[in-house]
Amino acid sequence: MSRNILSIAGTDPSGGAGIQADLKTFSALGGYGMTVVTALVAQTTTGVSEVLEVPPEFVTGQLTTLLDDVRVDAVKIGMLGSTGVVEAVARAIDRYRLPNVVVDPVMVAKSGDRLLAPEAIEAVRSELLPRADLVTPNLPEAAELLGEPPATDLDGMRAHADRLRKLGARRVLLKGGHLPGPDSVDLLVSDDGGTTTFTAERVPTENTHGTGCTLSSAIATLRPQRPGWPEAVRDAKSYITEALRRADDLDVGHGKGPVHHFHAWW
Ligand SMILES: Nc1ncnc2c1ncn2[C@@H]1O[C@H](COP(=O)(O)OP(=O)(O)O)[C@@H](O)[C@H]1O
Ligand SMILES: Cc1ncc(COP(=O)(O)O)c(N)n1
Repeated sequence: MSRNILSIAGTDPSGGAGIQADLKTFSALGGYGMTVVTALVAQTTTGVSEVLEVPPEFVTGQLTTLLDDVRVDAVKIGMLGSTGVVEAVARAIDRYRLPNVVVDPVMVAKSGDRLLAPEAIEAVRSELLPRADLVTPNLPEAAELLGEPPATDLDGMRAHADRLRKLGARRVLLKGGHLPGPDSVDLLVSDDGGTTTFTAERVPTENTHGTGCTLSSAIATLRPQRPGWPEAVRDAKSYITEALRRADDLDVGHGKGPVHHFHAWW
């Protein structure tokens, strides 16, 4: 039986981030990929030039058309753009009782361009976090959601992850990719409050476009294929690390290039 994985996110014509990265990840890890588009983004490795938001009613239209027909085994939620789209997605999670909901609270692209309206942060906090089985912020996103400065070490990361759980997320994976150091360390706080760290060597590459999209999509794809969330996160972390190691084999654009998706060995 297929593992049907849904991405609800924005686009990236250069194929490195957003819906395009999500689909590549789903396929690489044995999922059957499906998409609901929230925004058309004119972007590439050097930045974002334009965004065309999909009206919330049409996001709902895509979701109901799809979900009235197809069983979904896990969902990855990425760029949502506006409050109205956040609310439309929250309603669909409830109406269809969507399982294994992974929320990547995308706010800015690697180029610094905003992908979520500042006034929509409150809706992500109040409407989406309580519906997330796992939320995967990077350090600046966690800080924005909490209204605090970004964590600067592992103790600070633990405090932020705990506070995000108090806002309603069942589990939090706080990504430490933005901290300096020889390793790239992510911290998972599980639904029982237990913590697990996932450590990988820091890959010396500038080609990090789409790392967050890839990691959250890999977790969503692997969760139905693994006994629990920690196992899914562990193998997703291996996948993103290897995709980063292979990134310099690609020759895509003049800015921060994409990671290199590959058919995984599992
Ligand atoms: N240079 C790197 N080497 C190894 N892992 C990295 C590197 N940069 C990011 N990662 C990992 O990629 C994933 C995405 O992290 P991050 O870059 O923090 O998120 P985002 O793309 O949302 O900003 C995390 O697992 C992080 O630890
Ligand atoms: C449509 C879209 N969604 C998300 C990101 C962030 O990508 P990342 O943080 O993984 O580099 C992006 N650049 N574009």
